[in-house]
This record gives sequence, C-alpha cells and structure tokens, in this order.
Amino acid sequence: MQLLKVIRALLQMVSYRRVGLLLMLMVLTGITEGFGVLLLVPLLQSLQTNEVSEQPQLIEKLANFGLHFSLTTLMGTVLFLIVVRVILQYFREQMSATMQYQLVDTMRLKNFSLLLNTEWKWLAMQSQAEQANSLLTDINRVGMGFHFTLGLLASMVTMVAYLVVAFSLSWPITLLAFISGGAMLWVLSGQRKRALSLGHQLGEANQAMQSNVQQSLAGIKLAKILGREHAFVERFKTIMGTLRQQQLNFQIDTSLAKGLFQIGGAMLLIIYLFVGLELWHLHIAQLLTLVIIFSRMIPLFMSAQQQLHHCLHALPAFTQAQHLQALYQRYGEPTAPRDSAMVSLHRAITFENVSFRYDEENQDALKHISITLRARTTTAIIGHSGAGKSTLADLLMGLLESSNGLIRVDDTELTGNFRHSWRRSVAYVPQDIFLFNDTIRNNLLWGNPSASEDDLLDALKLAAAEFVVQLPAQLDTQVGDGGVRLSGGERQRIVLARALLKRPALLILDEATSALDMENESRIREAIENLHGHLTLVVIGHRLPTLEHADQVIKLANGQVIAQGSWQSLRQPQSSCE
Ligand SMILES: Nc1ncnc2c1ncn2[C@@H]1O[C@H](COP(=O)(O)OP(=O)(O)OP(=O)(O)O)[C@@H](O)[C@H]1O
Repeated sequence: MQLLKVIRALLQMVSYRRVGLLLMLMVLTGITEGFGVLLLVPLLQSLQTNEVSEQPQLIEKLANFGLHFSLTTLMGTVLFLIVVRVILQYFREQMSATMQYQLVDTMRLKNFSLLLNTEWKWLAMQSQAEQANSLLTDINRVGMGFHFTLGLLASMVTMVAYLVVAFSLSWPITLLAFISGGAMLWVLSGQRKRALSLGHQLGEANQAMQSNVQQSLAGIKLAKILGREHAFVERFKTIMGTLRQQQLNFQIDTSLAKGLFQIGGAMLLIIYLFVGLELWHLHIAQLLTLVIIFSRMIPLFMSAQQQLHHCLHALPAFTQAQHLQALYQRYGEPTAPRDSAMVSLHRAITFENVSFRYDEENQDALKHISITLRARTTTAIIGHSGAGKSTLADLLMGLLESSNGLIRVDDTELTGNFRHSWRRSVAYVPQDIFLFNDTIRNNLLWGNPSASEDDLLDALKLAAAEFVVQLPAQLDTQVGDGGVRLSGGERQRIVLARALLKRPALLILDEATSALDMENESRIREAIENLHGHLTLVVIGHRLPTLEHADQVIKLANGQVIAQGSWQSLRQPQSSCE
C-alpha cells in the first residue's frame, strides 16, 4: 500500500505526458510479444504436419478480417514481430532512463533549494552529514528504485499479454498457473518484508559512512599531527564492514528468492505438462506453446519479484528524503525577492531590549541588549568565548530574528522580507575562511559577479592584499581546495577583498585576526584602518589590534552588555578587557 502511494508520488514528479507515452510503449511491447507467441501454435503445427491446420481462436478471428497465414508468412510475421518488439523495447528503456534521471534531478534540486532556504537558526543545529547523505546517496537510491518500478510495470504488462494468450489457448491450465504462481509469491512475502528492513539498515549505514568521511577529511591535519591516522582507518573499516554486510545481506536475500523461484517454477512446469497431457488431453502444439509461455513467465516473474525487492529497498530512502523535505518546508524562510535592491544605511542600526534563544531547552544566548551602531563608524565587540558575540553578529546580519525586542535599520524593523534585502547589503568575513577551489579572480567575483578588473584591484588594495599582483599568475592563481595554496593571512585578506567588492552597507569581521602572526595581523589592521569612516564596520574578537581606532567598544559577558564606550573609557581597571 505504502509502495503504491510512493509510486504515485514519484510519477507526479515526472511529466505525465512521458508517463503516458511510456505506458503506451509498454502495452505495445506486450501486444507484439503476446501476438508473436500466439503465432507459435500454427508454426509448431506446421513443423509437425507441414501445413497450417488448426489455429488458435484469436488467429481464426483475424482470418475473418482476411488475414490468412501460410508457413512463410507465419515465419516472416514472427520475425517481424520480434524486430518491432526489440525496437519498442529500445525506446522504452531510453525513456525509462531519462525519466529516472529527471526524477533524481527534480528531487535533488527541490531539496537542495529548500535546504538553502531554511532558517539559519534551525539549519545551524542540523547534521551536515545527514543532509549530504540524503541529497547524494538517498536520492540516488530513489532513482534506482524508480528505475525498478518502471521495470516492474513493464514486466507486469508483458505478463498480462502472456496471460491473455495463455487463456485463449487453455483457460484451466492458465488458471492453475495463475493460482500456483500467486501461492509462490505468497510464500516469498517474508522475503519482501526483509528487503524493506534491510533498506532501512542500509540507509543508516550509508549515513554513518558519509558522516565518517566528512569528519575524517575535516580532521585530517590534526590526525597527522597527533599520529592518529590509523584510528581514522580503523573507524572507516568498521563502518565499511557494516555497510558491506548490509549490501551482502540484501544480495543473499535476493539470490535465495531467485533460487527458490527457479526450483518452484520448474516443479510447476512439470505439473502443468502432466496435467495438460494426461488429464486434459491438450493438443501437443498448444501445450508446447503454453510451456514456452510459462517458461518465459517464470524468469519474468522472478525479475518482477526482484524488481519489487529493489523498490522496497529504496522505499526508506524516499521516506527519508520526503521527511527532510517536509522539515525544510517547515523551517523555511519566506521566499526571498530575487531582485531586491541593496539597502543603504544612513543613520544607525539600533537594538532595543533584544533577547535571543536558540531553542526552548537552552537559556537566552543574548539578554536585553540595547545598543546603537551609527552609520560609517567602527564598533568592536569583545568578550570571552560563549559570551554571545557571534549570535549578536548573526542578528545584526538578519540571519537570526530576535526572540524579543526590536532591531531597526534606520527606521525599518529588521523582520520579514526586509531581512532578505538587508542580508544582501551586508558582508561578512567569518572565522572559518571559505574559498572555492578556483582562481583568485573567480573567488573575488563570487562577491560581485559584475565587478570590473579595476574594482578587483581596488578591493585587493583596500584589503591590504596587493601580494596578489606579485604572484606569477596574479588574479588567475589557483587557490587550491579551501585555499590551501595560500597562507592563513593571505586567505583572510582575499576573503576581506571579496566582502568589500559587494560595497556593503555593513561589514562584519568575525575574529578576523585570531589565527594570524604579527605581520599579517598588522596587514589586517591596516585594511581595517583603510575602511574606517567609509562604511559601517563591526569587528568581533577576543584580542583586537584595532580597539584604539574603534568609535565604540561593546563588551559582552553571558549574553549581556557589561560595558560600552570608547576604548579609553573601557581601559579603566574596573572594566578592563582581556
Ligand atoms: N547553533 C546553536 N545552537 C544552540 N546554542 C548555540 C548555538 N550557537 C551558539 N549557541 C550558544 O549561544 C551562546 C553564545 O554563543 P556564541 O557563539 O554567540 O558566542 P561567542 O561569543 O561568539 O563565542 P566564540 O568566541 O567562542 O565564538 C553560547 O552559550 C552557545 O553555546
């Protein structure tokens, strides 16, 4: 029942016209297959007697329409039908594959877009491995499941064609075959349930593998330093073993079902032959054709059984993808207007008694914050780890929405659709530098695709990153994966240049100098000084080289503002920072 619902949902995702056309191709293939087999009766008779004598009812009916079969026309027609069937099958398979990829792309694109549109508050707490596994592995499994579903449909249509022909030859034997085949399916129903549960287990094992690979890659440097590579390899081996065992279990289960079906099928064929010849005294040509039909139906039945196994196996992957899709929709933001204009900041950003809490179980991460950040001034936010600095930055950017209190950009409340427009007008240099494995030029253009060569060079200069023009390939230097070919300080300055290219109304530098040596720190300080007075700047950190230049310093502790003012006023002994 669940499978039928899923098939309906899947078919809705691909074009109905294609589904209709595919079904038509399946039916046509079934008809040519059935008719070709039916012609075997007179063909077998003629081989025995050298003339076409007694014919099946269906063929006799065709004779009423003036269609007569001689031995040569019979042979020619059988051959013609085989060719037609092969051509139809070719188109059917092409179409199934196209539909499978169309489905995978549609699901993947939809889930990926919805994921990107979720509220940061929710997204920040999700497992990245789970999302990656669903987008990559699970949706691929759904595609495979869909492929097998279409195969199952095709097998069923062909079986119906065979059954019609078999009924027209001898309905009692066909009924017997139908009932015994059904009984065999019933006997194997336990195996189908096992396929479903193996599907669940395989999904979990895949996710564990994905998460392990991601974590190992992220921690590879640390593992090398600590000499713990073997620990990663051992963990990888354990998860790989589990995954392999799940796959093997499924394979064993499928082979077992296949073997049982083959033995059962052979036994049934012998029973049909005996009953047909001894009890119902059927004509040998009819009986032979029936045997041909049933012996073709047995592998068809078997592959239908296996296709059903594969469909059931893919079912949990579909359920998981749908479950995540529902979550993405539930925690989605209102759709961002694509062409919303950049917002300018003229007077100030104000927080009025703002509090924020990540979830009900936790305490407020920020409590009763009332601050003002005047346009084109520099504000430094300081405080110990966990004080709430990054949360405050996320609220400033409109990434998070306050749980209580009001945030205003000039006179506009930072809520609803305005949050999207505001986010586009803000630039952010995070603690964890993010660079694409591409050239410096393309990394910069990501900040502003329409920037000219001069804009790029100006931004690099402002960010104290002129070193780029000294490089042999200059802007076309490849930065490597995550920017590994550059030093930490160089990466940070390129990211700063990229942020500046956007010409933001507000620029936030989060721990911009935390990992830098003295020389690089002074370069960043130089960059920040360059920017002072040109745009609204917020600098966050534990240790700040720019405090003297900040127009105001806000000190946070336990989510509250405990001191606020100029650097000089905060340097008094009772309010010392760091
Ligand atoms: N995604 C999250 N889910 C739940 N709680 C969070 C989340 N992010 C931060 N917190 C909590 O909010 C509080 C403030 O964290 P925040 O990251 O803003 O501090 P911070 O001052 O930026 O710290 P650091 O300097 O270490 O980055 C902390 O108690 C932290 O545990």
